[in-house]
Amino acid sequence: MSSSSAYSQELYIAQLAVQRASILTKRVFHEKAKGTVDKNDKSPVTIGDFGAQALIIAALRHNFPDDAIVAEEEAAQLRTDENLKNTIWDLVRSTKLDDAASEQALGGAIKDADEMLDLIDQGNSTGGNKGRIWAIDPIDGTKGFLRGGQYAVCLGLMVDGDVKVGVLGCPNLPVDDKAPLAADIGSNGTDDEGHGVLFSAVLGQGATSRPLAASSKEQGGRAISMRSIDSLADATFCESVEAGHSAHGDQANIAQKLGITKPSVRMDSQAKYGSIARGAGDIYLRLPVKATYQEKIWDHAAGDLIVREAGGQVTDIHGNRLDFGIGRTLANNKGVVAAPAASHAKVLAAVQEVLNARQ
Ligand SMILES: Nc1ncnc2c1ncn2[C@@H]1O[C@H](COP(=O)(O)O)[C@@H](OP(=O)(O)O)[C@H]1O
Ligand SMILES: [Mg+2]
Ligand SMILES: [Mg+2]
Ligand SMILES: [Mg+2]
Repeated sequence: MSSSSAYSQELYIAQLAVQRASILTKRVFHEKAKGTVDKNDKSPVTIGDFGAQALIIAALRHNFPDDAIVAEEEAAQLRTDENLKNTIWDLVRSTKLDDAASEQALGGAIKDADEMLDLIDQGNSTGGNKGRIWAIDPIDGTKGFLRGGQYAVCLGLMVDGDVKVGVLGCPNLPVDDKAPLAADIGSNGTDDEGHGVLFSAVLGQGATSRPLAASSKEQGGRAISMRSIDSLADATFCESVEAGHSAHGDQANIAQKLGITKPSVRMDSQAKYGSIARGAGDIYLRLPVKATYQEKIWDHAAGDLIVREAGGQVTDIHGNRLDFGIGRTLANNKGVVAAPAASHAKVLAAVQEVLNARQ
């Protein structure tokens, strides 16, 4: 990609920032007891989540000081837990990109532990449809991360409510775009040889993948695209591992209506978006379990763009595009239906049949 393409600098920094944060998450998995602490919502939050968020925000602040940031985590808990703060600080200050120039491009090291806490808290923007806003999920699929399954480091840039740049680091997905999705991908992934992929997209410029471990100087990547499926019966569909995050029963009924016979592939995180974008799967269904749950923008911003740039369509269960411009949540949407553009209407029709029958 030429350096004069729109958003080339944002893409470059976002890729480096996600690569660096992924190094930290892998270190946490391999080196540290994966202690979890309860957040108000009871989801597991690890030192990896906080550390990765600090590193990504530091990179954004250095390069784009005026941009707003919406990030999942906040530092409040670290301010009252000296041990936890120090554990994270040890990791953060010692996690660097191998290439000195790339590390420099991200602004280098954070000054001290207090600056780290302040950086984490700079992800507190309320979002909206004005100006430049980054969305960060430092570890998406925390539960997958903890069990050695799929997780993703997610970063998206929205401008006036539209996602323009999306980057997903997936340390436990196969590098090979053509590797078929194994049914047990949600639980046995390890970030060993042959694993770790970085998905990227810029609006209007297509989607790419490249090894997450590629030298951080390397630009570009392989173009990826969704599979064109002649018959939906041959499709592979993905869904969350967590039964509380999407309605497995409804999704099985939808698959059956479409004539799909292969069992669903269950995996955590936006690795689902990346996987269908490169044709390793075809459809991602996320039907609401709880009617009141509002999806978070950081759980979808990068994946939505990567799938659409790879030839897919992404809507909610009512057929509306995801609206990233109204705040920290997708309050205008319910659920997610992602499929190859040419098949999306059929999939959506099956979704609506099943939902109507449920009432
Ligand atoms: N009731 C619910 N319905 C849908 N998504 C939920 C949910 N409760 C939590 N989540 C979100 O689901 C994300 C994981 O998605 P998936 O199930 O596809 O792996 C979590 O991200 P984190 O792991 O970053 O907290 C969390 O934000
Ligand atoms: Mg969470
Ligand atoms: Mg998430
Ligand atoms: Mg998260």
